[in-house]
Amino acid sequence: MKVKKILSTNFISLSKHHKIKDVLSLFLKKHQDIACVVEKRRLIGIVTKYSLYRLLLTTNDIHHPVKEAIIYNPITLNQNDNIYRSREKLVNLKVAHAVVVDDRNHVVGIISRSNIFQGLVAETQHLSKKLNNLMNNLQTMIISVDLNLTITTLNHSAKKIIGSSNENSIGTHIGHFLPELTQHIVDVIQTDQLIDFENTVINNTTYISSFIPIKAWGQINGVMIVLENVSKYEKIASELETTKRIEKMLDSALEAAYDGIVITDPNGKIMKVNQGFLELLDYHHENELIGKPIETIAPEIPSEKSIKQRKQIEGEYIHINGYKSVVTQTPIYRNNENIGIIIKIIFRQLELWKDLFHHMDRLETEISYYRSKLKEVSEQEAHFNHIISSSPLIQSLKSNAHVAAKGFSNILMTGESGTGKELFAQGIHNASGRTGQFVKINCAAIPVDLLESELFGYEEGAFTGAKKDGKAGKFDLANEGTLFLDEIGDMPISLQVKLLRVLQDKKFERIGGTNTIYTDARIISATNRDLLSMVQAGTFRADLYYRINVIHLHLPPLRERKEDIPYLCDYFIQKFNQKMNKKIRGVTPEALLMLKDYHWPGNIRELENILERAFHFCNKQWILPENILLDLPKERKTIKAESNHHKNNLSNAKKIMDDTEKKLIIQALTTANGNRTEAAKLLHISRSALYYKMKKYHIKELNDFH
Ligand SMILES: Nc1ncnc2c1ncn2[C@@H]1O[C@H](COP(=O)(O)OP(=O)(O)OP(=O)(O)O)[C@@H](O)[C@H]1O
Repeated sequence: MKVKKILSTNFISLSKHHKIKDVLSLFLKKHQDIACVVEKRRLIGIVTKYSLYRLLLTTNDIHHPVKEAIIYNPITLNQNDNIYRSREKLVNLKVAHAVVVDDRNHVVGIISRSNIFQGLVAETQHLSKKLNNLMNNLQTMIISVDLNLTITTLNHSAKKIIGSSNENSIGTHIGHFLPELTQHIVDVIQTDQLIDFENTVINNTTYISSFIPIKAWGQINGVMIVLENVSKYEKIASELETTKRIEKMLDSALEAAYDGIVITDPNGKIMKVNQGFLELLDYHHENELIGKPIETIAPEIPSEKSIKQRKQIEGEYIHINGYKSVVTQTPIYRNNENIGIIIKIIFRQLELWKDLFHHMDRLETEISYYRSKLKEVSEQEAHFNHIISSSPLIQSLKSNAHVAAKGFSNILMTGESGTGKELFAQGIHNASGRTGQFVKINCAAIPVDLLESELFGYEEGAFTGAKKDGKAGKFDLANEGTLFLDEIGDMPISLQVKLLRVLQDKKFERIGGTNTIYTDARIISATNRDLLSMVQAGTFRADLYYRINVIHLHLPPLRERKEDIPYLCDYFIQKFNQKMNKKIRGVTPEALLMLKDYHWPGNIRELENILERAFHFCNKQWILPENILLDLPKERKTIKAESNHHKNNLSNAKKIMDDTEKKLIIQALTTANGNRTEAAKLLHISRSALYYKMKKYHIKELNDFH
């Protein structure tokens, strides 16, 4: 506090010509003991009551000027002096008053010791308030106790920790609120020494505590306890620790990167670099680069684009410090705000990468080749998967048919009746992608007279009995589709000529018509006859034969692919189950043996028929041999009887084999002490096979082997 704050401006100002009488009356009027003598507003001295009385005693004249009572060079204070120093000055000089002047020595007031005292009291109160405020706003908890451990003061934070208001806590023993502190306080009182603790736990919270002796006149009269909650610092410390760990990880990751990496701030100033980047630019330490603009360090990198336009720049091929490099620049964003740019530079063994990419390109080409092949196969599957077979021959026929389907050439299918020629023809049509219909005509089933009109159609009134509006022929109907000429070997020679013309010219006229009709029908012919012999015998036209036989697919008879029989049986059984709403599971092994033993003159059609018949007779879950009625010729029936005899023998053999197998299983289980995995290993069979066989032979393992 400064003197000007506490001075009294109610002072008496005189000139040296004033009379004793006037000054005395001024002293009385203003209740002052001192008057300032000024000249041109400057202080030249003072007149006190005592100096005035002394002059009066000597002069005895109240009209005498005060001049001789003036005390020159009085004690003065500057208005800007501090009150503490002013107090000291007055005390040291043993004066009760001082004149206060400004910097020009003009009098601005009078100050007395009591003024200073009041100022000091006000200052102390002010400081005390400030101190209280400070204490109460501190997060740190401060409690002071007297020597009886009674609380004398505490700040707001401390109130929170003890959970009590001022009124309740002051005057209460601290042990009532914080018993964990009492011993430490007693220790301080006894030792008169400050004690610090790093970890004081109060209500599960960790504090740093200090116990400070409070002294007055050199004697301890209390203890101040300072408690600092460090939980939040611990949290910050652990976050700091995590951040440091992440930073270390990032550093290691950057170092581990084989390429050069630079991270800049949004303005392109380098914040981080890795070893690779230092090596690329012949630097030794990242400190040489941190804070510097990337464009000055590596001007070859077109960083402008990424810095100014915030654009991701991928894989630019440039030379940096003589190295061929591929540079990628990626702006980094956090909360939509650009916080920097990562620049990645691939420069090591770029040639190796080139080879690798080349290799990958080649692999990709290969993959797309295989993919297209796979597509072909699956398409093929889709169009021909209704043709059931496990025979490799049929599989290769399917893939040939699939290839042929995509072309335009005429196809001849040969094979015995019922081998699936029509099935293949339909598959070829489906796979061909032709938009027209699949139209079938059986040349053997239609009377010769009608065949021509069936094939080519007729116009109104073409012949007696013709329909009124005429009729479209199969060639018409099959336009842009497929015409399946079944049993082509049975086509009369007269019609063969006409057919040949259509195949050559792709045009024809209806019977009784004059209009030429163009047709784009794909011809698939089929026969179970030997067309070549017929050509030689002159019953089939050679030119037609070669015209229809551009692609030849021959279907082998079922007896040459008996491995298909089980699959065909399953397929037909499924089909008939659905059709007849039955739940037949299959044919027994004996019945299958019988089917495999048969020579199948009617091929798959015959198998289908026989199974259909068996379905009617079968009232169990499995089709038995007795449900199957094969069309056996006499001599074959004899063979069959013999084979039945063999079969009886075989079934005896089977019983012997079953018994032996059962015994072996029991033996293995006994050896393995009932452990099935072990027993299966001993028998060299799978665990599931063992379970199956145990069930089959009714072996109750639980009782027998545990
Ligand atoms: N591989 C097969 N998978 C499933 N069913 C087949 C198979 N082969 C033939 N079939 C069936 O056998 C029957 C006869 O087949 P398809 O009519 O195709 O024979 P085909 O050789 O044209 O006979 P045909 O010369 O007597 O006209 C049809 O019901 C057919 O569905």
